[in-house]
Parts: sequence; C-alpha cells; structure tokens
Amino acid sequence: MMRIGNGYDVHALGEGLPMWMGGVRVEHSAGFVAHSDGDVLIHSLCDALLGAAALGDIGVHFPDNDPAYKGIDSKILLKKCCNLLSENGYQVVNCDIVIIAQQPKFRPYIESIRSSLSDIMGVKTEQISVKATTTEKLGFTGREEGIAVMSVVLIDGKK
Ligand SMILES: Nc1ccn([C@@H]2O[C@H](COP(=O)(O)O)[C@@H](O)[C@H]2O)c(=O)n1
Ligand SMILES: C[C@@]1(CO)OP(=O)(O)OP(=O)(O)OC[C@H]1O
Repeated sequence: MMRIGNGYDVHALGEGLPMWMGGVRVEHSAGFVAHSDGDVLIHSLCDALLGAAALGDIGVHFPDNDPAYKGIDSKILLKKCCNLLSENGYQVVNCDIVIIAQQPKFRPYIESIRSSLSDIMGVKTEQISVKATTTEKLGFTGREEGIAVMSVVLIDGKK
C-alpha cells in the first residue's frame, strides 16, 4: 500500500555556527541553534518518513534532552529512520523537500544535497527533489531569524 507523510521543522539561526543542510556543509555567516548538528532538512525529512509509516516523530526516537544526541550528525538519524522503515517492510518511492530561507541561496547546493540524501537513504537521486524559496523578506524566515523545511514523502509496503 502507498502511504504519504509530511514533515516540518524550524531551527533558529546563530551567528558563527556551522550550517549543515541535507548532510552538506553550507558556507554562511550563521548556522543552526540545536541539540544535534541542527540539520533542519534532515529533521524535516525524518518526520515525513516516520509519519508515512505512522511510527511517531523524530523527538520520540531521538529525544532532544538525551545526551546521546548532543551534537549528533543528523545523517546518522536519517539512516536510523530509513532502517526502521525497511524493518517495517516499507520502501521510499519519492521525496519532495522545500527549504524556506531568505539567505543563503541554496541553488548551488541542491545537487550535492540530493546526492547526499540518496547515499544515506539508499535510493536514486531521481527519487529525491529538493527546492528552495524565500518568503520575500516576510516573517521569521524573511528576517533571517531561522530557516524552515517542509518535506513530503511517499512510501510503499505490504502494510
Ligand atoms: N534560499 C533560497 C531561496 C530561493 N532560492 C532560489 O531562488 C528562486 C527564487 O526564489 P523566490 O523565493 O524569489 O521565488 C527559487 O526558485 C530558488 O531556485 C535559493 O536558491 N535559495
Ligand atoms: C534532532 C534532535 C535530536 O535530539 O534534536 P534537535 O537538534 O534540537 O532538533 P529538533 O528538530 O528540535 O528535535 C529533534 C531531536 O530528535
């Protein structure tokens, strides 16, 4: 049966912090404030994957007050979510992800991000779409206080 899931995550921007997006290091004056490495794209995608399989959410599996996840590389969390889906008999059909950010410009990173996600998830790059949009300087993303990412995934399985 085909099942759909959606995910949404926001992280605040902090000057001088490293920025990770979809497992790729992005050059910018600011990065994400977080318990983990703050990879907001991967967190949003994990929630979409878990949601599609009705397996809870990222905070249920990796609590943000657990020292085990302090500074963790979010690529590890995505791999764990993908493993959980396979163990439950599901495979990813496709993902569509949108980064909502005024700055930086993500277009130069899109292909690297697709490639990074396909490596972690064990799917083809053709199954992963990553886009970016501004909010025309409106709201918290427009003021560059934070960045949001929305993800939609389709999975297939016996259940
Ligand atoms: N952080 C961003 C935001 C947007 N882009 C690219 O620019 C295009 C135009 O954005 P609008 O918000 O003005 O529609 C958008 O389609 C993206 O290709 C980007 O690279 N990084
Ligand atoms: C990634 C986790 C890991 O503890 O923490 P954060 O980096 O704070 O990210 P968030 O999306 O706020 O919460 C999910 C947590 O699972």
